Amino acid sequence: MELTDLRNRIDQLDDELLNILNERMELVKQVGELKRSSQAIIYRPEREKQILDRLEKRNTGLLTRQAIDAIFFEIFAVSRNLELPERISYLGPEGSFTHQAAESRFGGMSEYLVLPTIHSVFESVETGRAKFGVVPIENNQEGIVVETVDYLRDKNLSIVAEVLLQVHFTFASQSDSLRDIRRIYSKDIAFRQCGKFIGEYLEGLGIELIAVESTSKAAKLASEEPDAAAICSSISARLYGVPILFDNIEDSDQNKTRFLILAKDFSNVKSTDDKTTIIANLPNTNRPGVLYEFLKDFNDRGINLTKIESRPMRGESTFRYWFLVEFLGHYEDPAAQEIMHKYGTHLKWLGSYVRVS
Ligand SMILES: C=C(O[C@@H]1C=C(C(=O)O)C=C[C@H]1O)C(=O)O
Repeated sequence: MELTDLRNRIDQLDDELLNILNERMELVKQVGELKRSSQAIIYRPEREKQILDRLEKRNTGLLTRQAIDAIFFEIFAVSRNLELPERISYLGPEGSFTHQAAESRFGGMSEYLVLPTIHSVFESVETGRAKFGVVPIENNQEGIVVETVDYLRDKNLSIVAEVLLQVHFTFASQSDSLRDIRRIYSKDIAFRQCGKFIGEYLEGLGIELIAVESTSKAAKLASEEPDAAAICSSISARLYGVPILFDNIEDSDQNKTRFLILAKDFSNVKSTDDKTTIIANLPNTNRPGVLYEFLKDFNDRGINLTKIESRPMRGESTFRYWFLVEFLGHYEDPAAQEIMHKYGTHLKWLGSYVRVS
C-alpha cells in the first residue's frame, strides 16, 4: 500500500477508535453515577488489573503487555476524571521519578499537586487537599526510603496501590567539558546508585558532590549554574533544558524503584494477586523469641512474607524496634485475619492492594 493509502486507513481506524472510546465513556459515566449514589470509591485498581489481564489473554496482535498497560492506564485515568475529577499530589518537583510514577497511573490529564517533601504529600492527603498521594518507598539496589516508612506508621493513611518503575539516570550539564564542572547535584541515593560512573569518569577532578532533595531539583540547579552538573532523570533534564552528556549511568540495569499510592480510609476489594502491608509494634521485643514467634505465625499459615524492615522506636532510651511487614495475600484472607486477631492493636493494617511484579 502507498503512504497515503496507509494513512487513509489509519484515519478510518482512528474514527472508529474515537467512537468506541466515546461509547466506553458513556458507560463509565453511568458507573460514576451509580458510584456517587452509593458513595462508592471511584478508583478500583483491582478492576483495572482484571481488565488488563483479560486483554493480555485475548491479545493476538503486535501490542505487548507493556503497551496495553500504557494505553489502557491512560484510558482508565481519563475515565476516572469523567466519573469524578480527583487531585493527586506527588513528591516533586516536576520531572521527578515520582512524577513519572504518578502519571503512569493517573495519566496526563489529571490535576496534580507538586509538593517538596514526603511529609507534605502525606499531609495533603490527610487534610483532603489531594485525594491520592504518590511517594517512593524503596529501591531494589538501595533499600527503603525511611521517611515514607516512618510516616506510614505515624500518619493514618491507607495504601491503595504500588507502582514499579525502572530507574535510569543521566548526567546532564551545560558545560561541554567534564573539567569545567565544579559541582554535581543529585539525591544522595542517586549518587550511590551511580558510584561506578562517578569513580570512572569524575575521580580526581576535584568535583564536589552536593545532595539535594530530589533529582529534578538537581536538574533545575544545573540549568541555572553553567559550571554544575546534575545526575537526574532524562525527563527532568529535558524539562529544565540541560543537555544530557551521558545516559543510563546507573550501576545496575536492574535498578527499580517502588512507589506507593496513598489515600485516606481506602480499602481495595480482593483481587487474584494481592499484597498486604502492616506495621507491627510487638510487645516486649526484648524477650527472646518474640520476633521469631511472630514470623512463625506467618510460616505456620503458609503466608509468604515479602518484606520486613525494622525501625527504631524514637524517644526511648533503649534500643527497641517496630517493623514494617509485607506479605502476599489480602487482609481479608482467613489466615491473615487469624494473625490480625491474634496480635490485635499491636498490628496496624495499612492496605491490601494489587501486587505488581
Ligand atoms: C469505570 C469504573 O471506574 C474506574 C475506571 C475503570 C475503567 O475505566 O474501566 C475501572 C475501574 C475504576 O478505577 C469501574 O469501577 O468500573
